[in-house]
Amino acid sequence: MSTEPSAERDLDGLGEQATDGHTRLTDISGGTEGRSMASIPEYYAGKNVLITGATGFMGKVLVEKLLRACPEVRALYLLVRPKAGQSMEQRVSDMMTCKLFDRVREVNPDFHQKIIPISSELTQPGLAISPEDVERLSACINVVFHCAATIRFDEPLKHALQLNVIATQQLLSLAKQMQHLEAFVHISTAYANCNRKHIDEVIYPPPVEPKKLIDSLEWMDDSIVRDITPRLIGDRPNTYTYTKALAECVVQQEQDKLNIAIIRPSIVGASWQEPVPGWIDNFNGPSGVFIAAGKGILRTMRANNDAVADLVPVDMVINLTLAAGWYTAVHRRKTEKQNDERPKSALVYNCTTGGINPFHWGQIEHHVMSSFKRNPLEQAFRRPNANITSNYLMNQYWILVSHKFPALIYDFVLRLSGQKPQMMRIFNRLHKAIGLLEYFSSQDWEWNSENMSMLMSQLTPEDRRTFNFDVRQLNWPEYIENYCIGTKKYVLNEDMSDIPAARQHLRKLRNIRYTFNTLLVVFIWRVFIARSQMARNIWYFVVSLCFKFLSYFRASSTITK
Ligand SMILES: CCCCCCCCCCCCCCCC(=O)SCCNC(=O)CCNC(=O)[C@H](O)C(C)(C)COP(=O)(O)OP(=O)(O)OC[C@H]1O[C@@H](n2cnc3c(N)ncnc32)[C@H](O)[C@@H]1OP(=O)(O)O
Ligand SMILES: NC(=O)C1=CN([C@@H]2O[C@H](COP(=O)(O)OP(=O)(O)OC[C@H]3O[C@@H](n4cnc5c(N)ncnc54)[C@H](OP(=O)(O)O)[C@@H]3O)[C@@H](O)[C@H]2O)C=CC1
Repeated sequence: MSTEPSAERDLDGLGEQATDGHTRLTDISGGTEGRSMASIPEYYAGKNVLITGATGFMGKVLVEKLLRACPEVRALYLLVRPKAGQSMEQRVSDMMTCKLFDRVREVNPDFHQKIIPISSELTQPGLAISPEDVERLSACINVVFHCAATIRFDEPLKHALQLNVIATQQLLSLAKQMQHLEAFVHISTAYANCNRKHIDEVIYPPPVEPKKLIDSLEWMDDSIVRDITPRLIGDRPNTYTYTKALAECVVQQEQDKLNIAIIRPSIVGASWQEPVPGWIDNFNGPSGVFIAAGKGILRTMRANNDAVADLVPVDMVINLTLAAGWYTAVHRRKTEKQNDERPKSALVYNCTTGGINPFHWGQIEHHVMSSFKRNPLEQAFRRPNANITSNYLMNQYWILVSHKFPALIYDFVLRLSGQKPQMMRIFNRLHKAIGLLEYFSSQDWEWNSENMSMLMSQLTPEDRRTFNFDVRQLNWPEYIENYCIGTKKYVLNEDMSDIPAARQHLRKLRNIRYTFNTLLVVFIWRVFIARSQMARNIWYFVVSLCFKFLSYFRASSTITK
């Protein structure tokens, strides 16, 4: 298996083998090729597209953009499972009524006719797709986008393997039966190789041969698997990144039979522009942290102020994904016409921002805080004031003072008023969540993203506008502001017209804090200082020192005027 950077990855003869062994999607035919190919909407016109994970965060944005920007697409087949007592048809129809689809509904009110749900549970043999559906898909699908995965960091290894690796393998088998398949696009993560500091657009050797692991875990019971998981995942932080690396390997094993692109986004955040700025629908990754900070619950977190926060907006990731699907398919057709017999290879796109338009966690903290002060969330627990620190002890100190102590007081008040205590429980869950994220916010990585830049150079000017993934255009402060507003509007379903009331609530919290601090000082005075002569002397000494310092400061500032 050729997995090292030096592996022959010659882009069917059209790419360039770089001196570092890294294949780049070079400016084929002097950069004019893009203009001779069909545009992206032209390519998708009349195509049948299969999408997994369409009910997820990225899948929904993909479905929406495809319907809106490529209105001539023939049909979207969505592999969906029934869930929480809802049939898959019900889930898909609920999904289409959500706000995300407002724009496409305006331009094409009948867009739902293009959506065909297919019942599928990806963890089951044969993906639990009926034989009739297998036949139907094999006969008509032209492009596959594989987005489904478990993205939980604490997923038991067996389940993560089942969904992220075995299901991918099964989907590839299905893809091989598809008679008209032109492109298979697999969504991976930029952190699949987070055990490396510099990550090229190549598939690295897997930590273990996937088949061997699948065979060995099959007979082990869950408790044994749990015990050996830390040894297996080694220098990766969780089962998610580990299984995503294995998934890349199983995808690579089919690269000579299928036309494959692998997209590796870093931390996918709210939308930049489309369909609306700031669209987000979940608590994953930074969104949950932003909300917890905006609600005044999160006051401290371990993160490196100077580390690059490699966030990438979801609409940019989806634009790149659609462009990669187009390029993979059109490019293959050309090489087939040329009767090129050389082996194909999967093309990897690191979809990241840090190398091109870096922004740091310290800056994120600043902009998130100021945004939530301008546009506060409703019913905040305390005034938003979160600080990040890379110092472990400092963080522990603030957890005690700013998280646990207020939670205890709050729960005590709830108990007194006959209600169930809840704050400590919320903090315990928050600590678990941020504990799992700290690995990603405490260090930075360097991703090579040349394939992304070069893909952009292949687009027509019109496609470059419609499928914009030029991360240089991101204005971070504006993006973060929209992101925070998006969490308020779309995740918490809060109304923007309630902002004055939310501000009033923050003022009330500030007054409570002032009152509490005053009472605390009086209490300390009465209990500790007023009772001892020595404590009183120290107190007067400190107060007079402060007074002298203030007088000196005032005098010196008058002189300098
Ligand atoms: C101002 C400061 C700036 C600095 C800011 C630094 C940000 C630094 C981000 C790095 C980000 C790296 C991202 C890697 C990039 C990929 O590769 S993408 C894959 C990303 N995957 C994830 O983010 C999944 C992480 N989440 C999980 O694994 C699970 O949700 C957890 C955290 C283990 C919790 O599991 P659980 O206890 O079973 O519960 P679950 O039902 O999932 O959620 C429980 C509660 O926690 C909340 N929650 C879930 N996730 C979070 C979260 N991230 N935060 C807070 N609450 C959360 C839920 O809303 C829920 O609350 P309720 O609705 O019950 O009130
Ligand atoms: N979000 C991020 O920050 C990043 C995500 N990625 C990758 O992007 C892809 C999409 O992520 P995202 O949209 O955020 O994830 P979500 O968790 O939002 O969506 C996951 C999707 O997978 C589906 N799915 C999960 N289990 C099954 C199953 N057993 N059978 C059928 N479908 C299933 C879910 O369906 P259901 O609704 O039924 O649960 C859902 O549609 C993933 O491959 C992820 O690794 C990469 C980098 C960052």
